[in-house]
Amino acid sequence: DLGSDRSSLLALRSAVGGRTLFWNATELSPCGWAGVKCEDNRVTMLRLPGVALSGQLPSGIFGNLTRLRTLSLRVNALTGQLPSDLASCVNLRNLYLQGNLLSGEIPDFLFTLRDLVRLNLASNNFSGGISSGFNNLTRLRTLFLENNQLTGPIPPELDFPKLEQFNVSNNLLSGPVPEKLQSFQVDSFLGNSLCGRPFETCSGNATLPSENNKNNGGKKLSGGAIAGIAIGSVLAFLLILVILLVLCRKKTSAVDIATVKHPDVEIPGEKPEGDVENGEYGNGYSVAAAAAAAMTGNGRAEANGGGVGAKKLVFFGNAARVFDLEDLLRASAEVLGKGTFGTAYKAVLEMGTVVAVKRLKDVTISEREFREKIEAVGAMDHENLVPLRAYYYSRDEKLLVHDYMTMGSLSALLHGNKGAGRTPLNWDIRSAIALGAARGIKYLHSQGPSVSHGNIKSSNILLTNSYDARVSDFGLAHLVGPSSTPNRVAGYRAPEVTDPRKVSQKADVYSFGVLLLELLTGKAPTHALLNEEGVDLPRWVQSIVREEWTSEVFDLELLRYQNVEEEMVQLLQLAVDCAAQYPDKRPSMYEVAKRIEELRRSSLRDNHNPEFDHIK
Ligand SMILES: Nc1ncnc2c1ncn2[C@@H]1O[C@H](COP(=O)(O)OP(=O)(O)OP(=O)(O)O)[C@@H](O)[C@H]1O
Repeated sequence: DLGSDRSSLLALRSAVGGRTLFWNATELSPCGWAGVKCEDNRVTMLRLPGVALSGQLPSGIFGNLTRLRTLSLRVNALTGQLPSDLASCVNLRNLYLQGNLLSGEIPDFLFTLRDLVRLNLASNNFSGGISSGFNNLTRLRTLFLENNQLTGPIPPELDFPKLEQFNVSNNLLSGPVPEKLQSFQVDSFLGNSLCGRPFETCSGNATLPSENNKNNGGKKLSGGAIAGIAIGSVLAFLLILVILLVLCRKKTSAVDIATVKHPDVEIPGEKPEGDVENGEYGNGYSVAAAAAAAMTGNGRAEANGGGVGAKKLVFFGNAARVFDLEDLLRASAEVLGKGTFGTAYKAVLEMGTVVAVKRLKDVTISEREFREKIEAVGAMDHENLVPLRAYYYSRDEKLLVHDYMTMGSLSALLHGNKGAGRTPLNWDIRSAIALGAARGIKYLHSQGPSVSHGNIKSSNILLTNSYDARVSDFGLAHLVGPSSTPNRVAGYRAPEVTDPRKVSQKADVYSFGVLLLELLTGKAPTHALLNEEGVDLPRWVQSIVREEWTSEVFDLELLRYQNVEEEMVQLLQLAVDCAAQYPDKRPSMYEVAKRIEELRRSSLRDNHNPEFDHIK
């Protein structure tokens, strides 16, 4: 019962310690203790990641915690073998023990826990072989055994019908990769002496496991071979990249010339849809060709149905009318990416102007409604919004023309190119981006209680040359049909939003909270590690903050900067407030922008920036 659950937890604490403030064990019921969750008055979840537990897990503890479904003791300093009474936790689904100093063989009793879905024993000192007993765990979706001392062959009969993620890299394994595991990428197996797909084929004796078991010399040789292969593949990859780049350049310039010389480039009439995404109009082709294909189709259609005026770009503002449809059609274009609402292109006009053109798909509303809504979008004017310059509407083609943002999106900046030579985003830039984005959204919300963005995420925060944030894609959620229900928005979407077109300002605030968490943790809301534990970014952060282990959540790049942790914690708190489960608990964007302004002001003041002396 709950009483024995409680005493087990207390016994665990006295056996392996942990940060002393960690559980407020004064409460009678353990269900409110940090890291503990109950259902039906029994402990079902125990999550104690990274809290400096150390020593050996004693037996006599888990025998009582029979309702446990999730046990996470990852990233601690636990030693020795796993206690055998863990076998009593027959309801266990998720077992995370990675990042400890556990040793001995992987115990057989684990294979009696048949409900296990996620098992992570990586980065410990487990030794011995991989047992074919793993086959009993038919529900496993993830199995991580990397960075241990496991030896011998992987049993050829291993087969997990539901396995999605698997890793045994950096062990002392040898022999062939079992057939049923060959579909996993090479990274899952690296740092062993394995052969067969995805590696080279096995030579005769490599299939003899007994010989390989003690074959240390062979291991070293293979290590060298693997290094060789790795270096070789990197070089080959670079070579291919260079060739591709050269080819791409040639291709783009060729298209350039073709379209410039023949502005009325003939487009085969059989392709009235001019679908860039599926046809041969691929990356590097001109947006003109793609759009023109659609428009020649249109032209005909409209000649039948009338409406000559429709073939015009409609501009917003007065000074903006610096190019026309012809110019746009002649521009060379490159695909920037495919989004929920269509494909975005960078188009370089003849006179050097660069614009971003978005071809909308799945526009199901009427022309009148479209024009009305897009006019409202075009009327938005704020320094933290990407301005909509013009649009084009015909039956088959809907184009939006925006200013091109040279530095790309925040998403690319945070998660792209993590390699050397990349300038890390410091706190000042990140908090300035947070503030800029907040002001942009605040402006949108100030246009009326029903005005919301509907699709806030890091790929929609674009940056100017000087890293000023501009919010893009506003208002589009109301233009498209239900078929473009964005899957990858999932990580940002507020829990109460079921129809992506029916969004609210409070839902925007939730998405913005997730965006702040992304800025602070450096983790994309769709991060694999998070998915592995089946939580979303807000819940992951909340669980760690609750456990008073806050600095574990921050992006390592940010921790390098001293003196700003206080502000980081304040922004984290704001992010958690924004991502509150219940819409009413979330602050307004007005309040959000104000709080970011304040915390930025205090950090600038603390760092004695003379520019801000007047604020004191
Ligand atoms: N005005 C712009 N300037 C520079 N790059 C842009 C511009 N608009 C879009 N992009 C880039 O093009 C890519 C595709 O953008 P798009 O808005 O079509 O899709 P998305 O933001 O990934 O998803 P969604 O359609 O759901 O917003 C983005 O990653 C973004 O970096």
